[in-house]
This record gives sequence, C-alpha cells and structure tokens, in this order.
Amino acid sequence: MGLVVEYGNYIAIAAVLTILIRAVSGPRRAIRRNGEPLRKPPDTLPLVGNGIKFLQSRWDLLSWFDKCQRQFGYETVALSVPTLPPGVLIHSPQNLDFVFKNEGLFTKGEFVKKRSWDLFGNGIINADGDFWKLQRKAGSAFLNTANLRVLTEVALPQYLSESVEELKTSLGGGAVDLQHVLHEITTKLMGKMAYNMEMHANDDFSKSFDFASGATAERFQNPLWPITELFVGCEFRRSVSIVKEFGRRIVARAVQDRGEQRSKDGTDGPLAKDSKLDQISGSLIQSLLKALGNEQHVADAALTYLSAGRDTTGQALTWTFYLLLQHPEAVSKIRAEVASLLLSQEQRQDPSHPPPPPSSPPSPSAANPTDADLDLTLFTPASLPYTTAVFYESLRLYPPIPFEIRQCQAPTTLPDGTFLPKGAVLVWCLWAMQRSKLTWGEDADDFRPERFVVPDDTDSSTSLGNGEVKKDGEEGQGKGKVKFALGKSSAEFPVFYGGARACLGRKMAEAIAAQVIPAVVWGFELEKAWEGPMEGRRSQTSLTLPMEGGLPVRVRKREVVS
Ligand code: HEM
Repeated sequence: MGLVVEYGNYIAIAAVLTILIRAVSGPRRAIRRNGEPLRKPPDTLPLVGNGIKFLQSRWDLLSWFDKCQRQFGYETVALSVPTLPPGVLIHSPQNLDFVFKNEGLFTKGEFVKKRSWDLFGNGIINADGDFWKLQRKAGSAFLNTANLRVLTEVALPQYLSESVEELKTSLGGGAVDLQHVLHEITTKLMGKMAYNMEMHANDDFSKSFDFASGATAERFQNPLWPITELFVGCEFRRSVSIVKEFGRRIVARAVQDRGEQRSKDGTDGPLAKDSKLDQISGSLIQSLLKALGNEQHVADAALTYLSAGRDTTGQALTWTFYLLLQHPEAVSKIRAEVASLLLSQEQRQDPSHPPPPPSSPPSPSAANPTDADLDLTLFTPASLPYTTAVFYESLRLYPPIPFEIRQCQAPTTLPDGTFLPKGAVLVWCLWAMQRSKLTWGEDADDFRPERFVVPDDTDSSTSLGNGEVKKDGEEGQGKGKVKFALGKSSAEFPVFYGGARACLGRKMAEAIAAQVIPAVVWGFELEKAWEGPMEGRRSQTSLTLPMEGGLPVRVRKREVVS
C-alpha cells in the first residue's frame, strides 16, 4: 500500500476516471439530508475526495475514521472515492440499527462481492438470499449446544493444554510470538471440529490465506486494484490457488468420510468413533455437503467459515493479551477470580473445608499456579464474569472486523433523514464507533473491563468472580460477586454484527476466551519482548485485525502466591 501511495499518477488517473464515469453514468440522485448535501470528513480534496485517505495503510485509515467520529459525533457524513459509487460514513447507533433490521436492503452488493470473490466465492460472507440461508442453517447445526459442549469439555482443553506445554518449554528463554500460539489453538480447533483435518497456523495453506486476506483487504482501499494487480498480483494469485486447492482437499476428505460411513452402516450420520471429539469432527463440512451439494460451493463455504471463526478469535485474544501486558491490575483481578472459583470448587468437593471470611484472600492451595491438573472445563463465561469482561473490553477497543461496508439495493432514507440512492455505499467503522464518548462515556478511550460487570444480587453459585466493581461512583471500592452485563445493543456495540446476519460463532468465541485467558494468566508471567514503546503494536492490512509482527513476549513461570 505504501508503494501505491507514492504513485501520484494513480491519483491523476483516478481523477480522469471519475470524470469519465460521471459523464457516462449521467446525473444521479444525490445523497442528501433534508435537502442539503452532507458535510465532508476532514482532509477531503477536490476531485479525489477521500481517495488518498483510502490509499493509506489500514491502520492510518482506522485513525482517520476515529478522527471523523470525534469531529462529527453521530452525524452521517459523505464519503467519496474516485471510480466508486457515492457513499456515506454512518456513526449513529440508530442508523446502524436500521441497517441491521433491513438486511435485504443493505447487502454486501456488487461492491463487496467483486472484491472478495476470488477468495470467498459463494461463501456465507458473500452470499445473499436462499444460498445464504442454506449456509447459515448448516453453520447453526455445527454450532449447536451439544457441539459447543464438546468444544469446551474436550477439544479446547486438549489443544490449550498442548499450547500451555509449549509455553512451558520456552520458560526463561527467548521471545515467543503469542499471536502464533493463539492462532495455533484456533486453527487446530476449527480444523478438527469443522473439517476433521489436522491443521496448523504455520502450514502453507494458513500462510497463503493470510496473504490473500491482506491483498483482498487492499482492494477495498485501492479503487485501481484491477490495474495494480496486473503488475503486482502474482503472489496474490498464487496464494488464492493454494487456498482453493486446500478447499478442494477439505471437501474430498469430507466426501471420503461420508463414503466410509455409508459403507459401514448405510447412513450419512457421524461415524461411530471412540471419542466425543471424533464423533463430531467434520460436522460443519458434512452439514454443508448435505445442504449445498455442489462441491465448489461447499469449498467456498468451508473456507469462509475458517476465516470467520479462526482468525477473528485468535486475533481478539492476541489484542486481549496485549492490553493485559499494559494493565497488570486486570491480570491480578483475573487471577483473583480464578482463585476464588478454584477455592469454591475445593469446598464443593470437600464440604468440611470451611469457607473463608468474605474479604480474605484465596487460600494458598487454590492459588497454587503450579497445579498441573488445573481443570480447564471449570472456566466458562458464566463462572468467570470479570475475565469475560476483559475479553469484551478488548473487543471494544480492537474489533477483529474493524469496519463494514454495505450497498443500498433500493433508494432509502435513514432514520436521521439521510437519503441514499440505489447503489450508494454505506460504511461504518467499528473501531471508531466503539470509541465514541457519546455511547461509552468520557472514559471511552480507557481500558476499563469494569464497564461490563454489575453486582450480582442473585447469589448464584455459578457466578463466583470477585473482581472489583464500581459502586455508586466509587471505582474499586465495592467488593463482592459480580456478573457480566453487556449493557449495550448490537447497534451500539456492533462487534458481532446484528440482526439476521449476526455472528453465528459468538458463543464459541466467548467459550474459547473464557478458557484461554485464565489458563495463560494463571500459569505464566508475560512481559513484552519488542523494541519500542509498549503502545506501539499495530495491525497489518487484512480483512480482520492481525497484529503486525505478532506479539513477541517473554514467558516466565508465575511465582507461587502464599
Ligand atoms: C471474537 C470473535 C469473533 C468476532 C469479533 C466475530 C465478528 C463477526 C462479524 C462482525 C460478522 C459480520 C461479518 C460480515 O458479514 O461482514 C460475523 C459473521 C459471522 N461469524 Fe463471526 N466473529 C467471531 C467469531 C466467530 C466464530 C468463532 C465463528 C464460528 C465458526 C464465527 C462465524 C461467523 C459466521 C458464519 C458469520 C456469517 C454470518 C452470516 O452472514 O449470516 N464467528 N462475525
């Protein structure tokens, strides 16, 4: 992208193309609010509009979106990029709610599909209408309660323990890329559960997918991508072909599994296998095969699910640990919450063990981090509300899908009175909206997980956290049981999208976070292992939010608290 920016002649070409396209397409009904043109964002230029902004790195683009949000509040502003349909940048939850409730009106449209077609084809992210419904149904079957139980009770503890063992081998040694470790967990999980394939974060497919994702994301910022790719698209085309080949292998494997099953008992049901995990392995691809039939469509769908589930979750956890490196007080609270949970578990197993007085610290035995047989299945979003709040606060500040684009399928008027002609492009930036002081208050820029917990008056035995909560404006003064409370609508906090197309994997992501965060925080001390300031990490251009250069940390064994 940096190279592209230097090519001023692109801008000239873009300007000429704009004029030509306008001349060819004739007058259009303009975007208006109450008859007036919309205000323009900062740094809008004549002719090229916001085109140059979009040519910057995506990290800089996110900052620019944030600047717009700070300047305009909830106001909708005009976006213009040469060669592209007219557009708006929306900020208000009311407008976004309207979009979520009218998903047939605001679709990905040609604008998005054209750019992501090579990578995702007919996959769920690109699909509309009946084809989308079929894929969604197959995905819902895969993410059902029974499969999620196998995830939390069998698959995740197994893969997480493997990664914890790997971290132990690096104790006291050189830097470890924590992003890679986390990516490995989500890759193995999705590979096995969804496709019955053994997959790893550093295999050829994964690397090619990362590259193709970055190049696809650049298409959304560079209006001249079809020309640029003629010259520099070789690596992209090579990556896409590796990805597609892998998609075909996933499908071939699924067809083979199905054949084996049929010859065994004449059904398409799950193979009779020993472990719970084996029984559900490949259930996504089998559901897709049944629902879609066409093997190319199944391959597209499978690859899209992989990106949706694996990358988002691995990256969300990476940013969570990045924030925890900066907030040792949150680390202490997570440990206290885990200690409290383990202690209560001890008491449940041995009722003769007297409960400690309410304000006393957790017992040494429960707080012993060397405990090798830590039961990871105890760690759930319900049993660890503060930890879950930490995850959500990280998702707020670092949303794995940082902005969204939709295209208007018919002329319409948004709740704030903005008129949009057919074909208009609608953009919202989660990165910016989730930092809005209007929605989140004056401390919107601060990392404060406490915003997602409230006192738990129900005295439920499953809600055992003892994180400190704000009571009557006294931060950290009140101690007691808390429960997780999102407290925001999907339009205010759109990290998992909203309406009919809301994320299908939210529960899966929460369940993974509720085990991975405490397992790492409980057993290890992490410290930054990169040059430069603590706050210096940024994201590379991608469809999601990978950390550029990974998250290098040094790992030490956690000291025993007594
Ligand atoms: C922290 C983790 C995650 C975040 C932040 C997240 C966020 C999102 C967002 C914003 C969308 C809308 C994307 C769009 O259409 O442009 C989405 C859709 C989707 N997500 Fe997630 N997701 C996460 C994890 C997962 C997981 C673990 C899965 C499971 C495989 C999953 C499956 C899906 C699917 C299938 C869709 C498409 C839904 C549809 O179009 O009907 N996601 N997700």
